Formats: sequence, C-alpha cells, structure tokens
Amino acid sequence: MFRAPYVDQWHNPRRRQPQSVQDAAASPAPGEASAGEAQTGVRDRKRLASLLINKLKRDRAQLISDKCGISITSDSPFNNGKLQLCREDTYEYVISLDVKNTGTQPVHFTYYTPLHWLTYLTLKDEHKVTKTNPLALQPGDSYQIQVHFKCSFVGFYPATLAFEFKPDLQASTKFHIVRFIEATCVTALGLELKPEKPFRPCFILPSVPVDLFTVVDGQKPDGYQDLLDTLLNIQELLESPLSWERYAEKFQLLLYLEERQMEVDIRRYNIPNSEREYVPGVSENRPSVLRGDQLLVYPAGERSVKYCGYVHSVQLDQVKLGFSSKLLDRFVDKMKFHVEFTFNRLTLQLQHRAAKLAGDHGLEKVLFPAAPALPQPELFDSKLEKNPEQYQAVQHIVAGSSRPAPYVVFGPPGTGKTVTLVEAIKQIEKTKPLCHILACAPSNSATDLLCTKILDHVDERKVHRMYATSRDPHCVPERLKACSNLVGDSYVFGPKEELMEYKIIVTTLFTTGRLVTGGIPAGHFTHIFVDEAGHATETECLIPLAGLLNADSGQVVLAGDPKQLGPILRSPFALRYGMGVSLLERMMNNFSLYQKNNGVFDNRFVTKLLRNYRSHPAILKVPNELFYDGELQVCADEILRNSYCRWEYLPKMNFPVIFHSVTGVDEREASSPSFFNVTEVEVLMDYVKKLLQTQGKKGLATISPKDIGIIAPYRKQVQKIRKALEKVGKDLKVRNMDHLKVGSVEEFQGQERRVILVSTVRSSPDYLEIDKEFNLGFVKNEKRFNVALTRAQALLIVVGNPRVLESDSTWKHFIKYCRDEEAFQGFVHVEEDDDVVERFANLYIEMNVEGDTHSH
Ligand SMILES: Nc1ncnc2c1ncn2[C@@H]1O[C@H](COP(=O)(O)OP(=O)(O)OP(=O)(O)O)[C@@H](O)[C@H]1O
Repeated sequence: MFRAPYVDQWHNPRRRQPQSVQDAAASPAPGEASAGEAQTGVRDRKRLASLLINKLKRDRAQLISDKCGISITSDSPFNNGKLQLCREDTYEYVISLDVKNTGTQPVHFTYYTPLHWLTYLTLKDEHKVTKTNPLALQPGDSYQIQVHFKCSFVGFYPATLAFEFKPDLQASTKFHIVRFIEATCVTALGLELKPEKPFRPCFILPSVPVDLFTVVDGQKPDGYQDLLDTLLNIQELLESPLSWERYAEKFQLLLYLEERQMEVDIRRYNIPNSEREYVPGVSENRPSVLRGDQLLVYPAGERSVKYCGYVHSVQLDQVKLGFSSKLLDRFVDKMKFHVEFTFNRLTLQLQHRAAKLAGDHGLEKVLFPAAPALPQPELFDSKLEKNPEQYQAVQHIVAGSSRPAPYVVFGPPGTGKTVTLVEAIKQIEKTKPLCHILACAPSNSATDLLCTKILDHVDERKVHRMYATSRDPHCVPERLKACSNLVGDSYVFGPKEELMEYKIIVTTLFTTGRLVTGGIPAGHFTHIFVDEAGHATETECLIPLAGLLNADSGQVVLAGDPKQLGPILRSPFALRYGMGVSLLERMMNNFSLYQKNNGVFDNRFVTKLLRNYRSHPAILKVPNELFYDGELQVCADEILRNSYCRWEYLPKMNFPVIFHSVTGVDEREASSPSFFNVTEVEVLMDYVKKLLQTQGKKGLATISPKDIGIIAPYRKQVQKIRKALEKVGKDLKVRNMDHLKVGSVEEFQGQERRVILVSTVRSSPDYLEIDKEFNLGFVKNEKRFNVALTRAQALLIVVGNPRVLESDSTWKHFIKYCRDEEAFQGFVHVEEDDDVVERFANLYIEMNVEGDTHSH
C-alpha cells in the first residue's frame, strides 16, 4: 500500500451516504402515535408523512405534479413544487393557496396537512375539509386555503404540505399532491448578506488523474534511493515505540506518509479547464495556499508547456499570481486554463532536516530525558507571589533545574501558562547578561501574543519579531511593527551577526528553520521557549531544537494544554502511528519525570497550573466538568468577571452565558465550498449592537470593539461577519470596529476577550460527518469546543441550532446546562415527530444536493 505513491490513505468513502430508501422503509413506522397522543389528526399525519417521504425519495416529480386536472397554485409562483418567500422584518403573514379543478370530472378534496407539526404554521379553509367532511370540486371550481406563518425570530422556516384527493368518494383510490414552502424571515442586514450567486458544486476528479504529460525519471546519484527502498520493515518500524535509536528514521517515515497524503489531497484541488472543483476544507485553508507558493497552469487544449505562477496574495476564493511574460504576452481575456496546485515542501523539509539533525546535535537527553543528579533546591518565598505554582515554575526555569530535560508548564485554559513563560523570559533577560532567548509558538497569532506581552517590560530594541515572507503584512499588529522584520511592505532578513545581537527573538516554529539555515550556531540560544506546544507535531517543535540547542547547556521550556487543539495532520497513518502526539504530550505520557509521584508533580521538571484567572464560573463550568475533572479553581478578578452579570439582555441575572437558538440554514455561495449562516450573523449583530449601545450605561463598564471577539468555524462565515460589522460600525458611528477580532478557533487559541460570541453555523445534520472527517467546524470536535468556550472573561454568547448541535454529546451537555440554568434564548424546537423531522431533514438535503439548490 505504501508503495503506491498517490493512493489516498483514507479508505472510507469521503461522505456518509444518505439513508437509503430501503433503510427508510425498514425503520420503525413513525405512524405509531405515542401513549396519550390524540388518536385523530396526529396519527393520520404521521402515517401520511411516512408514506410520502418514501415516495418523495423515489419520484419527487410525480408527487408535485398536477393530477386528474387538480392544480395547486398561489399568487407567487411555485418553482418545481417549491415556493420561496423572503420577508423583511415581518414575522407574520398569510399566503393564499388556490386548489383548482381544471379537469372535466368532479374530484373530492379529502384531506390536507403539513407533514410534520410546525409551531409557526396554521392552515385554514372555509369548509374545514377533513376526511369526514370532504369537499367536492366540480370542473372549473377553485378553492382557497390560507397558510398563516407566525414566528418571533429571524430564521428559516420550511414546511411541506400534502393534499389528498379522491376521484370517487366511495372507492379507496386516492392521490396526493405535495407543495414545499420555504419562508425566510430576515432583517435588512440579512438581505445584504444573501448568497451573491447560488452555490454550484462541481465534480471531484478521481484521485489519480490521467496526466498526458509523461515525466521521464532520471538516474539518481548514490544515496538518493526512495526512502521506502531503504527501509526493510516499514510496518515493524511504524508499530515500534519511539526510541532514540530509530528516532530520525521513524519520523522521516511518518513525514513521508504525511507528504504522500498531501500530494493526493492537493491533486484533488486541481482545476480542469478552469472549471472549479473543490475539496471540503480547502477554503478553510487546509491545504493552504500561501504567499510565495507555486501553481502550474496551461491553456485548455494545449499539452506542451506548463507555466509556473507564484502566489502574491490570497483572498477568500481568489489568488493573485505572478507569471512569466511568455504567458502574459499571449494572454487574452476569458482564456481557460488547467490549474495544478503544488504544495510547498519547505515545512516538510525543515522537519526532515530537524529529525536528522537531532542525532548530530546529541539531543538524546533532551528528547528522552532521564532523571539527572538533583539540583540544589532554589529558595522559595511564598510571600512574594500569590500563586506558588507559577512562582516556583519561574524559579526553576531561571535556575535551569530540569536541564537538559525540558521544563513543562501545563494546565487548562486561562491558568496563566503564557504569563508564566513570559515572566520567566523577562527574569532571564534581566538576570543573565549572556543569555539569548528564542520564544516561539506554532501559530502567528499565538506568537504575536507572546511578543506583545514580552514588550510590556522589555526594551523593544532587544526584541526581534521575525515573520516569514508568507505572512500577510496587513496582519502584523501595529504594536509589533517597530521590532519586526517588516520594512515597508516587505520582510527583511538581516545577516546572522545582526540577528545574534538580539536578546530575544520571537517567531513561529516553522520560521525558526530560517535561523538554522542561516547558520546560527547551536548553543547561541541559551533558552528556547515554546508556547502552545500541544498544538504542534513533534517534528515541528523539533525545528528550533535540532540545530540551535546545545543539548548539555540549553534550557527548553514547553507550555500547553493537551486538551486544547492538537497537531493537525492529514495522513491517517501518520496519525495512527504517533504523529498526532505532540512532544509536550509524549513527555507527559512517557516519562515519570513529568508524572505524579505519590500524588504530586516534581516541580523541578513540571508545573501544573489549575487556578483560572480568566473567566466567570458560569462560563467555566461545562469545560471544567467535561475536560478537567472539576479541578479548575475560579480565581479571575471579581470586578472583571462579574462585569456583565447585571446586563439587561441576560435571560438570567448573574449568569453571564447565553445559548441563542436559531433555525437558520447553512449556505454556500458561488463556487466557494465554505459555509455561512445569515440568520446567525443577524443574531450576532443584534448582540453586538446591544453590547455597544448599553456600554457605560446603568452601571455597566465601558467596552470597545477590541474587548469583543467573535469565533466562527468557517472562513465564509468570518467574512460575512466582518462585512456585517462594518455596517453596524457605520450605523452606530463606532470607531475602530476592525479591532473586534473575528476568526477561527485556531486564531483564538491562547487569546481572551471580555465578551466572546460564538457562531456554530451548522443547521443541516448531513454535513456533520464531512466536518468530522475533514476536521472542520465545531460539532464533533471536543478540542475546538473547549478552546472556543474558554476564551470569554465576563460574557459568553453561543448562537446555534440546538437540533444539530445536540447530536454531539459535548454540545448536548452544554445546551442542557443552558436550559437548566434558564440561559436559553430564541427559537424553541418542538420535540414531537423526531423521527419524521430527521427523515425530512435528510430528504431535504438530498433534494438540494441533487441540484435543486435553494437560494433566497
Ligand atoms: N497569578 C495570576 N494572577 C492574576 N492574573 C493572572 C495570573 N496568572 C495569569 N493571569 C491572567 O489570566 C489570564 C490568562 O492567562 P494566560 O493567557 O497566560 O493563560 P494560558 O494558560 O496561557 O491560557 P490558554 O490555555 O487559553 O492559552 C490573563 O489575563 C492573565 O493576565
């Protein structure tokens, strides 16, 4: 299997198949009314619903068609049996349906009903048609039915109506006609955010595309055989525990597998003849296209030259490319191209090199630490610090007690891991004149946070924030520009001598590879700090260690939380055989140095922090129970954490958590596979307005956009929220609206805000499996849930569709908590007809997937 380089390592079909007709037929009959339920209408409706769902799956056209001369119309036209209505700011209205006999024979109208009970819908007709009170429609007769919609919230309200007729009242023969009504209640803002163009998914290429270009392989120099040819027993190596003897070999194999999967994935992204094709996750930046990456294009119909284009900038769905004049000279408008994405091997090469260099630089004692001779204990004065664990950690790091073993600081969110690291960095800088510190984190946002906190007390001339060229210059925070390598619009990399003069260099793990490449000698950095270390693969974490660390004298410090986001991997083999475990986690799992001995941690090597200084207890409760065995202690500043306890829009005073239930729809637009949900944006904006309008009044603290954060799992939703915020900012004349951070969970890891709003987006259960498989979204992803819900200090507002979220046990727990505490707001789903509702939801998706895409 490993020898076929382009085989997708994920065996399972990418997408869960919708429930089949047979499955549906075999499932328990929903027509069984529960005990105590009215025997009349409900039972009939359920029976009819069950029958018609199966028919709709098989032959929708037949069910919506006119029969025996009976037509069902309304003032607004039905399209393919469906009437779509969008009402702005009106939550109550009436549609009149016209049932007409256009045939030559009388027909009896015997029954009509919505196929599942909907609180927002009532049907009325003058004659009160029922099976016991049928109405004869003579040829030419018309009969009116009034459909009343009434709802109190913005949202999406679909209904399926069935009409039953008999040509002969005495005979048993009857026929049905079905109509779909989709009502959307929307604000003016929601209308502006509507899909620009309906979503048109395109086909996915087979994973092994037929390439007409032949590539003739050459003679490799000695020592350049395929990695797999040099390994005798791959399976055995994969299954063996990680050891120092085979350390480089094993990680190189895992990296090789990861790379093969990346190749498969990137090929799925190729665009034949400029027709778009997508892979879920691509628009969420997985796999990513970064500034400086390369793409190959060739004009449609040509089979000779491929032109290489370099990425200059990436917008949501557009990439700006730089090509040679050879292509530009012959370019004409609307020219079609075949596009091939390639991926940048640099990050993999850096990890390969680090794995190899680990041996050359003798990192065994760092990576497989054994208990060293006991260091002299540092004096500990508990009076000096209110938090003895943090204080001790700083002392031990400064003293280098754990050397050559890494020092580990771990603990749940908001327990002060980052500030402990930063404090230690400052102490070292102050007390050790010969020190050089390298401070890093996996993501740019976490690295920026680290740097900002360091600058609070350290002279900015001593600090250098080094960005990679791929970082969009617009994302560099104003505060960090002066001490960064951003000059004008581009990044400058000084000579190594210049870099070696800085006391503290702050950069991402990948970008530390530049320092290795630039020849900074091992041992120059006396201390290497890695924050959010649980989020990086071991080899990513190794990049600054292998090449820059002197294994005997250097001090490594790792901070993170294994319960928050872990390494992101694509290959199932890389995942299964150990690459999903970060260096931090491996240390804690495999070495007694980092484990409890007689119930306590040895604080010369490890500190576990448990006092949460961030959040109100109501915000912490669920993550604390679910992920931290209730060990977290609430220590956040009382004034700050209680600052929203009396907010007039809280459903329950002194409980600053809101779950706002919506019944929206997750949509896509144009050719972008990323999802958004307009109803959720409208609800979010309503809260943002209320927050900004009430700030500083009735005893509330002042708040500005920078104190608020909005977390959403999909890029398109982030984009829609940003657009809506611009409008809200203009309407309310609020300055600095762009300081309100909107981003993915990854961008919020390590961050905190006074108020956090979370948009979960999902309203269709059918996409959840895709999300799970491609590691997207919030649902079915505990770690992402944990990070998102632990960012708020004083107020947490979650907007979502409980019906979808509750399919996941973690979310179910949270929503139940909100219901029990009376913190539940918004649309209340009726719990009746669960089976029918679920089958409708599936049917609805199938119908739309089959090309009957809805657009508002
Ligand atoms: N000893 C302390 N006393 C008061 N406040 C503290 C203390 N330690 C940390 N804090 C505050 O608690 C908040 C969270 O700290 P920090 O960001 O360092 O936590 P973290 O453990 O790194 O969180 P995450 O896991 O989310 O990255 C910050 O506002 C910080 O200033």
